[in-house]
Amino acid sequence: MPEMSDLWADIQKLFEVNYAPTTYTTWIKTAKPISLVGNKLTLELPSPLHRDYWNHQHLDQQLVEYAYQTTHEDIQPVLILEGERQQQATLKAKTGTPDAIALSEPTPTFMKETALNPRYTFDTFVIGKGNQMAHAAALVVSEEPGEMYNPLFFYGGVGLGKTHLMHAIGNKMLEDHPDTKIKYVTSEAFTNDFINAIQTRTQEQFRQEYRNVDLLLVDDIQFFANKEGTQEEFFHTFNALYDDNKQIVLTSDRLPNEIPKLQDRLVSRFAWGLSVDITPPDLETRIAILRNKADADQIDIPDDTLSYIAGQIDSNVRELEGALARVQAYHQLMHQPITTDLAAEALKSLNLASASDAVTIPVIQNRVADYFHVSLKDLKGKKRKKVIVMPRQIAMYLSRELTEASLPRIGNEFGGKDHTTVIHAYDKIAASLKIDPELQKDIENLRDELQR
Ligand SMILES: Nc1ncnc2c1ncn2[C@@H]1O[C@H](COP(=O)(O)OP(=O)(O)OP(=O)(O)O)[C@@H](O)[C@H]1O
Repeated sequence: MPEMSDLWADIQKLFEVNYAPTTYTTWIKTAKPISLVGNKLTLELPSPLHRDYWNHQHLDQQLVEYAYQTTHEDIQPVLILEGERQQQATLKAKTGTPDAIALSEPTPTFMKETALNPRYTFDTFVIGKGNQMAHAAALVVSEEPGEMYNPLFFYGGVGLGKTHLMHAIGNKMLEDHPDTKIKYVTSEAFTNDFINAIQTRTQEQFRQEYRNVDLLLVDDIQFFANKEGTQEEFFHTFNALYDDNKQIVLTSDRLPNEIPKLQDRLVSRFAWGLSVDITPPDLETRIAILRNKADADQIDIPDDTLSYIAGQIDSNVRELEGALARVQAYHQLMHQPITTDLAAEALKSLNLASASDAVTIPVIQNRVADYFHVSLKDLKGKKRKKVIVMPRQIAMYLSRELTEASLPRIGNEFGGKDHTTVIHAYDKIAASLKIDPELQKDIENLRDELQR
């Protein structure tokens, strides 16, 4: 196991080169490593907002990935807030079980406050072809919560504005009726709160907190996959709110019936309301989003440069915003006005493969299943027969080699497996590759097919 300070320095470096400078300075550099016990790296964050950001942007998963890149060890982050260190020590002393807290990672305290982002409003949301239905539904729900579409379910790829719209509903309701009670959580925060409630025997308080609201917003519910107990609890939360005509809004990166091991009764309840997908914005919408953002941040940037940036990033609004931040940072660093040439220079180092060219995990799964004549179901399933296990591990290996997906995400795409399974598969194939010419040939063929 490496020294904590070396490990953290290496991880930080990877964040620094891969994230926008403002993101790095605001959210990552401010984290303080506290301890490395076994494989648990405890980081102290300055505020609940920071922890929400870490959770929501999946920085914790990214950390697992970076730690693995540098150490080949499975390091797990535990995120705590400044005040919690004391509390953690007291609890450990009381229970005498040093792992009692670690179990509840990444949020060891009960009921974290999750505020709405005031920037995520309807006013700052640019409407385009890919999101107009979602926008319209969100507006209706904010005006008549609990009436028309309950629950309202947004699904679609990452960084396309699902969270933004969800917060916009909350912000609008608060603006119209300031005493509205709103709770926003990610599904992971819900899970953590629930686990903490069990550990600290405060289930009743947990229920009060979640059921005594006018609007419940739960983000990224695909992470309920495989979490039986949490799903059970959420089912009751859902029913209580629904029966009381309280509005529920959910988001996910896919449809409920595509979430691995999501109980049928939840899938059917989620279908009671309205499900709307959000698709990537077209060029005009991307330009409009950039113009809005540049104006809001008072960045002086010509139209043709905005069109250029919008032409480079065509899949994801978060990346689009990241590209603009990068151009601005470059402009400040170089002390030169923003032009298309400067933007091209700033974005040069980004890997700008467009989404349509990029190899995705489902594409890899399909190819590998075909190649080895196994069904996609078996490839993602649990059967332990060698004729299936080998292709499965190869598909995981290629997913890690050829996509940017984090280990937990890969695990999720393979029927909700743990990221340690992915690590194991990767190591296994990497080791066999050194000695097995047949495997080398298979991987080479598959790589060729996938990257053609
Ligand atoms: N139509 C839009 N107009 C203005 N800003 C947008 C729009 N769509 C997305 N954004 C911005 O893009 C960023 C990413 O959006 P958001 O976090 O809502 O994505 P998401 O779909 O929830 O992604 P994830 O699945 O990763 O949670 C946010 O800063 C958001 O404000």
